[in-house]
Amino acid sequence: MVSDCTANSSDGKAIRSGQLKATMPPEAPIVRVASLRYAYRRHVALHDISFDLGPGVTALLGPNGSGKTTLLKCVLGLLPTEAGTITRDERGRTDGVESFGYVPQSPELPGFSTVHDAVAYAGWLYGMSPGKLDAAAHGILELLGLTDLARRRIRTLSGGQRQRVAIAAGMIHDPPLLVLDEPSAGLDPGQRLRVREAVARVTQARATLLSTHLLEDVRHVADRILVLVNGKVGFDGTVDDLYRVIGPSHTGDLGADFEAGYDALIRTLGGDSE
Ligand SMILES: Nc1ncnc2c1ncn2[C@@H]1O[C@H](COP(=O)(O)OP(=O)(O)OP(=O)(O)O)[C@@H](O)[C@H]1O
Repeated sequence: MVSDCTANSSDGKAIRSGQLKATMPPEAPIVRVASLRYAYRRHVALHDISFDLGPGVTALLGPNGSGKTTLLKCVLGLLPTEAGTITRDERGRTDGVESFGYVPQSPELPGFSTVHDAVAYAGWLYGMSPGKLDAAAHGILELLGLTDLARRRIRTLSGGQRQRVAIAAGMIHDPPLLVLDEPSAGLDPGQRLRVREAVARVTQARATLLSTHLLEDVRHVADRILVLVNGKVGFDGTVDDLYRVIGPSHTGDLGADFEAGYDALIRTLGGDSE
């Protein structure tokens, strides 16, 4: 299925060019969110949110307070759906193993444990059978280029190494849905690059929802961008779609253009760019 790239201004009118096409969502979504609404008592945090997630990286962007964390929690089933539905395709999972992996912004890994054991333990928490943990831990550490760290204690790792271990722990059970909440926050540029490479390496066949404030990460790893503003989806399209929305102001500096385009988009949508 091919869908229109959409951007809605604060008064609900489409603001994007008429011919834009995004390649997402694919035919068989791994997650389908339909007419989702969520309120904290009388404060409505999410209004009528609908989108499909298929394989690839979807970046979730938006100003502070726009509803990103609330949406992640709803998708993971950590908050109840108040109105609307969230359907997760379990992709054949009947063995009690969780169909999602979650890497929180500040993952808590046991400092005394080795990297291998911490990742294997996460697999056990996700419901994997004990007999599979060792091989799965070796496999995911190898995939993420972390084999050399396998015997190191977590407490001896740098922030970037720890974050990559957290990604390994979040997906040792090979979930069809991976949710990453600001995985590069607080890291230096070199560490961010390694984390970005890790994200790019593991996301081919699964739906990855990446909440981030770092436009650099979005530009490099995202297949699709969802922008939340005031609890509503304001933009849904590809990175290229966003460049096309920028239009004639395109200067040729992709990084600067992307930031400028995003800021302009947020202002048009009625939010405060950060
Ligand atoms: N437990 C809560 N009780 C009441 N209101 C809440 C609660 N958690 C969040 N909110 C409100 O819901 C709205 C969405 O918050 P949310 O944390 O989802 O935004 P966010 O986009 O993740 O923000 P940030 O980028 O700052 O992390 C905000 O107005 C926030 O103040």
